[in-house]
Amino acid sequence: MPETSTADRVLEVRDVGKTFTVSGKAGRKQLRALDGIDLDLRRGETLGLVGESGCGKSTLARTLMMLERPDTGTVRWDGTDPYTLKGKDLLALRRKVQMVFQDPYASLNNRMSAAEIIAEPWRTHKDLYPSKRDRAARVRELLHLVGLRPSDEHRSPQEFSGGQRQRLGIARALALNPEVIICDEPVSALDLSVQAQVLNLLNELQQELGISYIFISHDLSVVRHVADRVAVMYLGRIVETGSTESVFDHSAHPYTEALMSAAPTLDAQARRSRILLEGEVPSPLNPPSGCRFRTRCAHATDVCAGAVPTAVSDTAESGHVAECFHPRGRVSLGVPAVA
Ligand SMILES: Nc1ncnc2c1ncn2[C@@H]1O[C@H](COP(=O)(O)OP(=O)(O)OP(=O)(O)O)[C@@H](O)[C@H]1O
Repeated sequence: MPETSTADRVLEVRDVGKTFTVSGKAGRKQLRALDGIDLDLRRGETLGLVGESGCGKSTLARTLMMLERPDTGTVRWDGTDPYTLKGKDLLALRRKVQMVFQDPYASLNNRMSAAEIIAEPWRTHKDLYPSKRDRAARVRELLHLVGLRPSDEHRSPQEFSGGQRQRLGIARALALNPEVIICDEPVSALDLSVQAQVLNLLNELQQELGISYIFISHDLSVVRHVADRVAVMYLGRIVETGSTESVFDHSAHPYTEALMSAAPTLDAQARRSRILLEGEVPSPLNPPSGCRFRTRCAHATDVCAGAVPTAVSDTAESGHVAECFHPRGRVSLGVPAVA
């Protein structure tokens, strides 16, 4: 990974694991939803998080939001582990990270007005805008910032279009002046033309406010468009990270390679070279030993069953890292990544 100082990183995740106990016919079992997650988020960047359904994206988002406590490893916001804080200090840290959800129809309460929805977080964070006048003024500012009209404050979400609802969801996320917004599939419920408008808004807000985004999406074309860097998840682990260009154009992990090759394209040559992944994603209740991808990997050898691959990087400068014993492309010429 390229050298960045701690001050450049708003978030540092090290070796984070999360296990759920699930009950079934065969009794209680341990489901390892996250395993050894390492992740950095730099100030002002957009990090795309991609992976198939069930790979742990939402659990990671909930862990970063401090809604789930990791059972191993640490999450540090601006260098601080939230679990060392209490009271006001913890509340102040919680403000740093907010979330925009996938479904703007389900995530906003129709019984509340737009103004009430935006102001709701201030009921917990009372010190932020203590006077009623300040709160009213800030609601109107936020509506303006996300491209809604001040007069929209009295309307309820059901009176808005899908795109307007998502704008309202973004205004609510901005109410606590966060440093980071986790966007969980923020445009996948919207029409294509509206998607572009919402993505443009997120980009403008980033330019204006310096916010960092973690952008979770299964839509690789959207991720390629918005993300500065990409992290690829498979069965609870991050198997590849790097700049968007490097990960898309020089995929190193066979899983990433297959994922990228399966993305819809008009290019006939690219269509012909699609890599079809055999079999289903294994259950996280019973993941394969060693490399979790090995059961579906065309390049797997005995070594892949024996140990979790160590991360390799193409060069220290580019920060393109993959966890694989047989990396492809430029990373195959690389060196062990420094943790
Ligand atoms: N509270 C929970 N209790 C038990 N298992 C859980 C819990 N939350 C998530 N899981 C399991 O953890 C694994 C990862 O789930 P998660 O929802 O994080 O994946 P995801 O990548 O976000 O999927 P999707 O894109 O479908 O939302 C899944 O096997 C899921 O069933």
